[in-house]
Amino acid sequence: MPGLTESFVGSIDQGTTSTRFLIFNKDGEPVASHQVEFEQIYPNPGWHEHNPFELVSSIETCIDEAVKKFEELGYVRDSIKAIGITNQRETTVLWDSETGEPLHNAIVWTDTRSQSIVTELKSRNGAGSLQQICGLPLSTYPSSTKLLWMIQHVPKVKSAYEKGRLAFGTVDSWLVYQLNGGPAAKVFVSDPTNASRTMFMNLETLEYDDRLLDFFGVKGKVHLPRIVPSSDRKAYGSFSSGILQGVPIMGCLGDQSSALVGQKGFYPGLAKNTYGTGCFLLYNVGEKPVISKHGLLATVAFQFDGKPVYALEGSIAVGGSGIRFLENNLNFFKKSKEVDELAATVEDNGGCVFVTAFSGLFAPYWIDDAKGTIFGITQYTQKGHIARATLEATCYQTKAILAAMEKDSGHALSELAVDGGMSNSDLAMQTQADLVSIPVYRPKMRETTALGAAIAAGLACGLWHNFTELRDINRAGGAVFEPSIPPEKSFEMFSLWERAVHMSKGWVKKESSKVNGAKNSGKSSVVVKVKPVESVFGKYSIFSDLDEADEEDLLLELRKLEIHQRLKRLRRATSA
Ligand SMILES: Nc1ncnc2c1ncn2[C@@H]1O[C@H](COP(=O)(O)OP(=O)(O)O)[C@@H](O)[C@H]1O
Ligand SMILES: O=P(O)(O)OC[C@H](O)CO
Repeated sequence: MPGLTESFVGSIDQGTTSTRFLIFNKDGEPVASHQVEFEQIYPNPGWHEHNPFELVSSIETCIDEAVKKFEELGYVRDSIKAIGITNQRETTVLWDSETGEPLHNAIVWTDTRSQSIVTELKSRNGAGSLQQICGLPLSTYPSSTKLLWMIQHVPKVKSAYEKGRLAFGTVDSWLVYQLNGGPAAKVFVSDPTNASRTMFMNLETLEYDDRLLDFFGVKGKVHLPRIVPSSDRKAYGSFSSGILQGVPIMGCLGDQSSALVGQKGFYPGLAKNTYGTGCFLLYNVGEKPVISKHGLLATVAFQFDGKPVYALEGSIAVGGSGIRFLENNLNFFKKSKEVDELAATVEDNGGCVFVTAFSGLFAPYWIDDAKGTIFGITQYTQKGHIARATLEATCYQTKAILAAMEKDSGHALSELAVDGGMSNSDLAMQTQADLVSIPVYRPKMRETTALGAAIAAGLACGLWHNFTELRDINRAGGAVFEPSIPPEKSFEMFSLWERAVHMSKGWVKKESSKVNGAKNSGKSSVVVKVKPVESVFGKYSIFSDLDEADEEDLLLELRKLEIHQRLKRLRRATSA
């Protein structure tokens, strides 16, 4: 019979594809858990949404089921002292500040619909200095451009914005607001690790910065959550209903920061790489943010006792979602874990390189006009080669990120700690070790993201008191993958990858549209000045202010017209 005096903390892990709830004991072991997947909504190519209420109901289901299992083991509900929340970052939820009604589906971090807004913003004065303040470059990835897209395109959002009733939140804010009872309690907060993904927060002060809000045109016009520490006894309120009614929420961390905490990356020089839907390498840089010169992001790792700790981050948009693509879209296998078996049917990638740029390429490349491309396909290519190339894609990007991190920090990692769904693939982890030429360490208990939020809550409620006490948690029984190919071979493979990245550029035609324009109408705003001129081709309009892709289109049209004119002249000459 379990001891009745034992205390526990619960952890909600609201990820991109699934939600989990785990109950941890003081040794950091999960004693009960439950996980559910929820609907992924893809309304158009490049768009990705979640239903905000389904995110909340998935949590309620997980809590009910996990607590049931916990009680069946003989534990009592009251021994769960506090809850931590960790969540997919950047995903943006908008709701009515008075009623709590969501005004649109959540736009997920992978969504690229704000591309034309990004293009326009990049040409504005001040665009170049944003990263220095908030740590992120302008792209479709952070929340800011998703917010602008909804203000421009969703009438309900526009109306709430005009009436001063538009509440903006990342997933943590939405969940905390809802779990506290919504408009009745109005607990409207976010932690710095989540707020640092919006482009609205100043990395040094951990407050919203007027220069950033002004740049995006939202200063004073949108309700933003109050930024509070990641570990706090009061700020996050408590459950207003359900079987955990009254239990306080005391921890909150964006999932990648949470995984760093769960891997106990508390000190400068420690890092982790999480292979979930995407893949994210975070490197602890200590108490001062480091603004990358090599394509990485600066972000907050955690803020527990006043002083924040920062990280350099390498974000890869497609990690496990590449495996899901083989599973769901190409029907290569029924379950992700079968990818190793398929990949093992062949000896190597058979010359295939898969640039999995489904949402463009993130760090360290930041190529937004690439799309997923498989190079090197021949009659020889089998499914196994594509499976290997998919696993390798994330590993190559990790290698590129490590190189960038080394340049930014001046230090090389001696070992890479990993976690996340795709880290279950032995083949992927061996490939990773081979490509980065350092050992890859995979802990036995891989729910490190959930463990991080549990630690944030546990430090606040007194289950743990300091980092030293956490040292031995989840240390025994991990696996180490040692590099098994010579560095020259890894260099050769990587060179081919870099060539493929280069060749994948420019597939997407550039769009341009005014940020304040009514519709995302593709090229409508490209034609700015029209100068009719006489040319060898006849009387045509030349459009200035065109980008490269438009110029190519125009030249093609002009060539066609030239051929047409020549043909006409030829016909006239032969009939004369
Ligand atoms: N054994 C496996 N081999 C390869 N990929 C896997 C394996 N198990 C899970 N995955 C992939 O990991 C991802 C889920 O990981 P998870 O950490 O739960 O992500 P998230 O938190 O983003 O929802 C999925 O994309 C899935 O395809
Ligand atoms: O769902 P994951 O684990 O891929 O994490 C999503 C990230 O937080 C996006 O930045």
